Amino acid sequence: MQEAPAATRPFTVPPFAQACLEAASDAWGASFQHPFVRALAEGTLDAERFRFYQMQDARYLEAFADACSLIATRCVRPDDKLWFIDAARLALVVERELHAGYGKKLGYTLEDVARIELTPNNRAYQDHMIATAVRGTLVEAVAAITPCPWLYVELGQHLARELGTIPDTHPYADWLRMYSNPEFNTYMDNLLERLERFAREADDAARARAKEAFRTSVRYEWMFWQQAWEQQRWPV
Ligand SMILES: Cc1ncc(CO)c(N)n1
Repeated sequence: MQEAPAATRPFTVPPFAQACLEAASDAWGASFQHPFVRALAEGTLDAERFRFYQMQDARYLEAFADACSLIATRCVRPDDKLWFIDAARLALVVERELHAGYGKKLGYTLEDVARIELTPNNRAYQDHMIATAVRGTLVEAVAAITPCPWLYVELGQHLARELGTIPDTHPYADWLRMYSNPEFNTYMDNLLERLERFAREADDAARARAKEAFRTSVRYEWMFWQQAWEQQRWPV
């Protein structure tokens, strides 16, 4: 399975994050190979699938922001609360920025996004993050939201390396540029430092559950590409 070698990561991966990644390595590598991701990078992805993805993703990011907000209430240190409040805010702001652009190009509005039905995979991923934020220990809650930014940042940087420069004519240039933006490296340092600290404060059982929650989210990340690729519908 293809995975960006650790040496090329421009942010620090502390031991617990490394253990999470190793526990999820097959599912992690699979996202890099998904036909949706390959077509997105090559610029051959059809607009209908991308539109489907973007609309589902806007709703996903609302749940990600909710999970971060819930995590903020569970942190003890004000600095940690602030960081997760900022992460929630960033998810909502980023969503609006990308959507202002792609909504205009692909012909959908924020009202359209609010009206779509969530796919089974999207709903399941959202419910996993929210349930873990509410019922899990703090390290578990953070582990469940970590693959979301981490996988996209690695994917963005990996694709940017592969493509060299991203030409303005690339249909998904904005998407590729956003996730390969080096500003995310600081974000990752901050997130993984917190994951590490919360892991150190937890017991073995909580750490094991956190690794499992991380792995589940990595699997759902692959399933998120898949639901967009097949334009998933409820079977009944
Ligand atoms: C499903 C999903 N995972 C991760 C990200 C990165 O923010 C995103 N936008 N959507």
